[in-house]
Amino acid sequence: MSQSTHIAVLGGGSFGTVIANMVAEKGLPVRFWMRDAARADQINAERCNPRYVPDYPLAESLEATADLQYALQGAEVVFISIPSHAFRSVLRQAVEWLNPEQILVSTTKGIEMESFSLMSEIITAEVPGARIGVLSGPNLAKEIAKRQLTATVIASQDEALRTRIQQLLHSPYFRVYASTDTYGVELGGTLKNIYAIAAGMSAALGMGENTKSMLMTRSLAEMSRFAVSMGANPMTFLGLAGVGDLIVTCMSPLSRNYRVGYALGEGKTLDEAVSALGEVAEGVNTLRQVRDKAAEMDIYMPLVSGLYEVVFTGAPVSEVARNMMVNVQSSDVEFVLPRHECAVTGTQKTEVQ
Ligand SMILES: NC(=O)C1=CN([C@@H]2O[C@H](COP(=O)(O)OP(=O)(O)OC[C@H]3O[C@@H](n4cnc5c(N)ncnc54)[C@H](O)[C@@H]3O)[C@@H](O)[C@H]2O)C=CC1
Ligand SMILES: O=C(CO)COP(=O)(O)O
Repeated sequence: MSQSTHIAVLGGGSFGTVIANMVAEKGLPVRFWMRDAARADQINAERCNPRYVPDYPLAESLEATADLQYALQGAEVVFISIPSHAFRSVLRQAVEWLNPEQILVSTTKGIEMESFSLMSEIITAEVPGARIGVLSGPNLAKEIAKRQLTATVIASQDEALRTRIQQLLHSPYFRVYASTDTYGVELGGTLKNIYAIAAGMSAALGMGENTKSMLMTRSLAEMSRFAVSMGANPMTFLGLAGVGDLIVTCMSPLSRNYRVGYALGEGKTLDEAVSALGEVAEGVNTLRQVRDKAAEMDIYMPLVSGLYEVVFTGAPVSEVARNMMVNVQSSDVEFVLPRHECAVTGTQKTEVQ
C-alpha cells in the first residue's frame, strides 16, 4: 500500500470545509483541494474559509491547496464534496493520482444530469475497482461548524471502510452510524432536497404546522416509493439518511434548498432565488431529473409533479395545492396497506366544493 500519509478532501465549499476540519482537529494531516489557488492561499493565511464558513477557525494540520496531484497522491482517504454538476469532471482530473487501495467517500447529494447517475455510480464508472463509501445524513455544515451535536451515516459494502470512516470522523459532537445500503443512503440524501424546496415554499406562504407535518410525512412516503422502485431498501428511509435528513432540510432556514423554496414562495423567480443563494441547491436539478424518471417508470409522485409545475412552469402554488388536496385518497403507509389494495379511494375532485 502507498504511504498513508494524509487525508484529502476535494471541494472548497461549506461541506468540504467542515469535513476537512473535523479530521484535521484530530491532528491528522489534511490536504483540502479547491480549484481556486488564490482562495487556497487565503485559507492558509487566514486559517478560515470566509466565503463559505465564516468565523470557523481551521485546525493547524489542514492545508488548502489547488494542486490536485499534491492533494491526492498518497492520501489514505479521499472525501469528495464537489457539487453533482462538476463531480465527474473533477473525478476525471483526479483519476491518474488515485489507486485502488484508497478509500473514496462521496458526500454529494445530487443526480448527474442526462445519465441519472448517483455519485457512487460515477465513481464506479470512472475509477474501476475503487473502494467506495457514501456519507449522508442530517448534516447542515453551518451547524457542524458550531459543533452542534450531529450524526451521519457511512454506507458501504466494505466493512473496513465503514470502520475507518467512523474512526476518522467520530468526535464528542459528531457520531457516524453505519449502513450497507449505499444506494438507499445516497438516494435519501438526494431526494430530500426536492421536498425541502416545497417546505420552504410552504413556510413562506404561512402554511400551518399540520400542513408542514403532512408535507414531510407524505414526502417520506413518496421518496421511499421512488427508492424502492429503483431498488433501494425502504427500511433505510427510517434512518438518519432518510427521515433524519428530510426533517432537518425541511425545517431549517440554513438549508439552501429550503431557502430557494422560501424565495419562490415570496414570489421570486427561480433565477432570482438561485442566484441570491450563491451556493449550490442540488434540489432544483434533482426535481427535474426525478420528475422525468418517475414519468418514464410510471411511479406515482404527486408532490414531485406538483412542485415541478410550480417551479418550472409557473403554476400557482394555491391551485397545485388545492388539486393535491382533492385528489383521490390512498393508503397511509403503503408497506402496511399497499396502494393497490386500498379500498377507500376517497373524494374525487368534482365532489369537493
Ligand atoms: N453544506 C451542507 O450543509 C451540506 C452539503 N452537502 C452536499 O455537499 C455537496 C457540496 O456542497 P457544499 O460544499 O455545501 O457546496 P457549496 O456551494 O458550499 O460549495 C461548492 C464548492 O464546489 C466548488 N466547485 C464548483 N464547481 C467546481 C468545479 N468544476 N471544480 C472544482 N470545484 C468546483 C465551488 O467552488 C465550491 O467551493 C452538495 O452535493 C451538497 O448537497 C452534504 C451535506 C451537507
Ligand atoms: O444536506 C444538507 C443537510 O443534511 C444540506 O442541505 P442544503 O444543501 O439544502 O443546504
